[in-house]
Amino acid sequence: MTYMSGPVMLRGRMIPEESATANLLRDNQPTDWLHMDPWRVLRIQAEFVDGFGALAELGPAISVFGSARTPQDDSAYQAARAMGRGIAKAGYAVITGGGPGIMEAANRGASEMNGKSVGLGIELPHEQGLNEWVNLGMSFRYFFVRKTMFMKYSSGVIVCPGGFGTLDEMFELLTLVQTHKVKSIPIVLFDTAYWRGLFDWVTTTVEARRMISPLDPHLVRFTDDPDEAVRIALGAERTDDETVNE
Ligand SMILES: C/C(=C\CNc1ncnc2c1ncn2[C@@H]1O[C@H](COP(=O)(O)O)[C@@H](O)[C@H]1O)CO
Repeated sequence: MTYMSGPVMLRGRMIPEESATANLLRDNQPTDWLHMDPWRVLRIQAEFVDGFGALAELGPAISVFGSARTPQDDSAYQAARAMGRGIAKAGYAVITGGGPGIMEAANRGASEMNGKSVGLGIELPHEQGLNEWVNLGMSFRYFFVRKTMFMKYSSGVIVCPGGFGTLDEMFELLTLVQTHKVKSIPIVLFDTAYWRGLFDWVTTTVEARRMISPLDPHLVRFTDDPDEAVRIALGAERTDDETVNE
């Protein structure tokens, strides 16, 4: 008898007792592979495939980063909502982390203008799910896959006040641009008083100690005006005012 296993031919004692199909369908097998890296790689791959599939036809988009903790009566919430409206009015999708606070505000503004309101959520313990203003959402298991989606599909980014999550997203973007891994896109820091101290430190202490190459002065723009933030993020405005090296 001849047994073909793909291109491999087997005869006699080399013929396996169980076929590949029988092996596949056999139950009560060990399940430790579920927690091993090769299986994780497939899950990661599937998350990339789902993300690219969901967003490939989104069209132009601006990401808004910012705190998950900003309450609705905070002026920053109202500003992010206005920015969401402005971005949608310009025909761009708004992409956020899909959570509460600034994310909700930006999604809310976009949704109120009947625009595309994208939420790229992250699976977290005690997570509340995507906010109610998202009309295209996906939840990610892996932060790095999710961050790839923000970077791949945004033609501009507005960073509102926030904590470690926001700082992580902003510095990831700055690192990619500064190392020329992605082309420079408008990066707007909304709320001058909140961000100025950090960037003063970057452009004095960090640069003076030669921990980074001098920051491209065009890399980030500061503003306190939501409309201006939108205009800059859309690439509609580019002046040398308010740059980090001032
Ligand atoms: C903390 C709470 C909910 C967290 N839910 C989140 N859902 C989606 N995205 C999130 C969430 N928390 C953080 N992010 C991402 O980081 C940025 C905000 O982080 P920060 O530390 O609050 O600045 C934001 O841009 C998201 O992409 C319940 O209140």
